[in-house]
Amino acid sequence: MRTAVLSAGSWGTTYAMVLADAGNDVVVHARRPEIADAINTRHENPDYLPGITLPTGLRATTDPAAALDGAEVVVVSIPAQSLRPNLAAWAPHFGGDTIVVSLMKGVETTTGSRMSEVITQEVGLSPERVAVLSGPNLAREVAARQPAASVIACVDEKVAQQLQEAAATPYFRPYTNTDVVGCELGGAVKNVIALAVGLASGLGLGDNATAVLMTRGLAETARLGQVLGADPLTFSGLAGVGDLVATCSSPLSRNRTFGTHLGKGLSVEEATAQTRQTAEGVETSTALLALAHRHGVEMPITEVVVGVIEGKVTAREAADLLMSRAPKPERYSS
Ligand SMILES: NC(=O)C1=CN([C@@H]2O[C@H](COP(=O)(O)OP(=O)(O)OC[C@H]3O[C@@H](n4cnc5c(N)ncnc54)[C@H](O)[C@@H]3O)[C@@H](O)[C@H]2O)C=CC1
Ligand SMILES: O=C(CO)COP(=O)(O)O
Repeated sequence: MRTAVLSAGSWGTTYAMVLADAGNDVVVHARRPEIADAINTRHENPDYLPGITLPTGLRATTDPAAALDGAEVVVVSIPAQSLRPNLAAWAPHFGGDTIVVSLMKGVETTTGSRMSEVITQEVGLSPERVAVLSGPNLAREVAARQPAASVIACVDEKVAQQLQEAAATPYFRPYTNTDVVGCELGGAVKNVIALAVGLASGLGLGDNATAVLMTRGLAETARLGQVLGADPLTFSGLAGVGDLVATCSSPLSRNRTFGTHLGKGLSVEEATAQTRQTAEGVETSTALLALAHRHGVEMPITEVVVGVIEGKVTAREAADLLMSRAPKPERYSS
């Protein structure tokens, strides 16, 4: 399939590589000419994936219209908060029958919209033409062509199957799902939980604390998901617990690393400078907390993460706040 990938960051370039390896005709949009040039001539993206050899057939351009020209599938992978303004500029170049796939794991802070919602609104597509890819997919490992699996979700199962076929390679195994809400929320909330795990590790806390944060993090993901219409079973799949485990356990995770910096006492600005790449959970935590408040859902881990990011509590105080909450049965809904 003729596919456009917007843009050439870590995950966009990696997924473009997967699609090219799977036999698609792929054009990547890079903002910087030197990145487009490196992809076209040296078959690498030295800024985001140093040392990875990209397929020779993978092409790049700095012109979004050229990338989108004739594209049957458009894959979008930019920071969540920049999606709406970018789509406003790109949408006129989308074809009428285009399928759009979101790789993004964030929620818009100004509206609480999921990425697929922003896409349907800005591109004027029906939800049947919008899919999301989510799962335990640390870009660096996928780029090294290490085995990984993921979930492609679309309310139209046939579209999900089409995209599944187009992305399958010996090292990348996509599953399908029709629960777009659950898959997107799983990806967005696990970034916030990974920040919390990072905070704990920065404080020097151990594996018990990590396990508590991951497990109770999944509980608060499921509580929010339930009120937003997700299938609770999605959270026990790759886009739920799968991604939570990968992100919270891996030093490759930008969100976990960002949290570790904060836990060690760095400011948000200092942690941002050190991380360089996108740590979606930082801004998405605020959006998720607002959604939780709007729907009367308790998300205590998300709440303390927002507190630390906003400088209202220290990492140590956040840990104390979580440990001093009122006793509860393990299973409860708010
Ligand atoms: N890196 C990973 O392992 C994975 C990342 N994701 C998700 O993919 C999305 C993109 O993340 P990455 O590619 O990792 O980030 P990145 O930081 O590596 O790349 C971001 C890309 O977006 C571009 N960009 C930055 N600001 C922009 C703006 N204002 N307008 C247009 N383009 C802009 C950058 O030039 C770069 O090409 C995020 O939502 C992330 O959660 C999902 C799965 C895996
Ligand atoms: O989403 C990811 C793995 O599935 C990547 O996580 P980070 O954005 O924290 O690196």
